[in-house]
Amino acid sequence: MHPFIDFLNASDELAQISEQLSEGVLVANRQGLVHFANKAARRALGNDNLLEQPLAQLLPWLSPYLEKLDFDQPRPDRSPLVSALPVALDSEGRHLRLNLSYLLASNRQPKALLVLIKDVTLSVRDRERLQSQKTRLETIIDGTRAGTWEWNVQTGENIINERWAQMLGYTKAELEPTTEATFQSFVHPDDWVGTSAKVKRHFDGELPFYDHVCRMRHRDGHWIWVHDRGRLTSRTADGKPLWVTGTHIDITDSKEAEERLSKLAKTIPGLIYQYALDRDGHSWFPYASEGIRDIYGLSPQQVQDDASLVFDRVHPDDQDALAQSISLSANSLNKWHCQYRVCFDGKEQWLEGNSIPELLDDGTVLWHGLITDITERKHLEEQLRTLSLTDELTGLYNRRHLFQALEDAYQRHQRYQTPCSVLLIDVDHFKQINDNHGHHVGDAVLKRLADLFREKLRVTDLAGRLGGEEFLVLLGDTTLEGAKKAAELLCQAFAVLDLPGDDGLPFRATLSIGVASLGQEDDEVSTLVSRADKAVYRAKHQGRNRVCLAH
Ligand SMILES: Nc1nc2c(ncn2[C@@H]2O[C@H](COP(=O)(O)OP(=O)(O)OP(=O)(O)O)[C@@H](O)[C@H]2O)c(=O)[nH]1
Repeated sequence: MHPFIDFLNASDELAQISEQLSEGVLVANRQGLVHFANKAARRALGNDNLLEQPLAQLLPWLSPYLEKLDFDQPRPDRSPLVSALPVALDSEGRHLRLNLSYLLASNRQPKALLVLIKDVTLSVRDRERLQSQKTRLETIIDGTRAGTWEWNVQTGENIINERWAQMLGYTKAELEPTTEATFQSFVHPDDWVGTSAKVKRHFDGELPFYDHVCRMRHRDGHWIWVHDRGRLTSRTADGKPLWVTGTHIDITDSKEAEERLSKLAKTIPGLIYQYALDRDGHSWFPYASEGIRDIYGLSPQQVQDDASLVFDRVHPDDQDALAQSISLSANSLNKWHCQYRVCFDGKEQWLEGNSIPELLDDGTVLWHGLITDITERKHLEEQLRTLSLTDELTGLYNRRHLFQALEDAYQRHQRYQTPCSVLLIDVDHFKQINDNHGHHVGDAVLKRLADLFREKLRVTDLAGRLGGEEFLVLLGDTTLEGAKKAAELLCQAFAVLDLPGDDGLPFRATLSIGVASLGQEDDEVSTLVSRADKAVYRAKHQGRNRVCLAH
């Protein structure tokens, strides 16, 4: 007869059932010798021959309990002697949970020992894995310096980590028990409204999570900037929000840096920007400082997704050059530099741009740069240029520019034999005019003569003042004959002008003009001028108010 059946006085079926159990079953007699072992027990202990083996040897962890056994005391129940023993590690690295109890006879007298063996390796490993995941997550959270919180929307309970408290200058213990009210008490009242609104939109399903920046009061009294992010993780059975988990990250440093940068961008005259151009030719300004309002008359938002409005404002004559300079910089990745005009609100402005391109992974080119208004500088440059070319009193070209123009004409003549003539014009008795009417009237006469040139000469003719009361007119593409006619026209027209005298009475003056044409005898410009000068001298000599041709 099977020893187990002998012991239990039970049926053969019971033994068969026990063979099917996944839990190991061992039965031992008062001496601790095994009398029954089911299949699961034999497998758990890795031994097919357990019968008559001492329990203490098979399961040494039970020894302390086996030593204290007392079979003579009746027991009130079948409760185990040892339940859920500390998990034991066998040679294969498996974990077994042992449960030792008496088997009682009907008079409640212990008559044998029952050991239940459960292989808990899998659950132990699961626990270890969870623990290591938890440690890893904690390390990550610690690394991000994130304060974490779990909020029970229904009860208001709020579970925080140590960093959350530290961020505000406290320890976790100092703030516990924490609730939703604890959080609210730290948030700046002006920011609380925004935070609540975002949370509500998330709960209503409008936002996949909520994300907000708010100020929170530090223990020292100052405000820190916090990036608050959270997500609903569970709802009650009737669909109400239950648990929300999230993080609080102190972004005070980056917020302050951002504010410093934005202040800087506001104070720097001009537009600080990032301009992006993708492979398809679409362009936009990911960042534009407030200066864009002065530079292009647009807001940063208007160009955030599309830069076309900017290009619409570029002066039509400068659009091609601007587009070319951008594409050159995009292709070469060299610094972009350009001066161009923009027109808006009825005004025209000169701009100068400088920026450095950067090629992004997706092929987009991103420039970082500055555009400034150089209208004033351009006007000054223009004025300077004009000043360096003109005579201050009459506004005509000055001697330097005249000789430069003569030199150019001389070169053209040498090359293409283009005819070219000059008139050398001298006001007669000018000293007398000064003496009789005063220097200021003399000046007025010179200005009036300059006006006469503007009225009577062709636009292609170039009139200038050589100095004093001496003028030179360069007549491009004009023969000696043509030049003579022009000289006579001027001579006659000036002679009939009523010039305002100092005493209020008009007076008249005349001109002596020498005319010379570039010819083979002129091996340089000065020869031509010198010939014209001689002709003037002859005109003076012949009685003034006349035109003489050079030999
Ligand atoms: N008002 C005025 N006078 C000037 C200016 N530059 C030179 N003059 C004067 O022009 C006069 C030129 O006199 P002259 O060279 O003797 O010649 P002129 O009196 O015109 O006599 P002719 O040339 O022989 O007809 C001098 O008195 C100069 O001082 C000027 O910018 N303004």
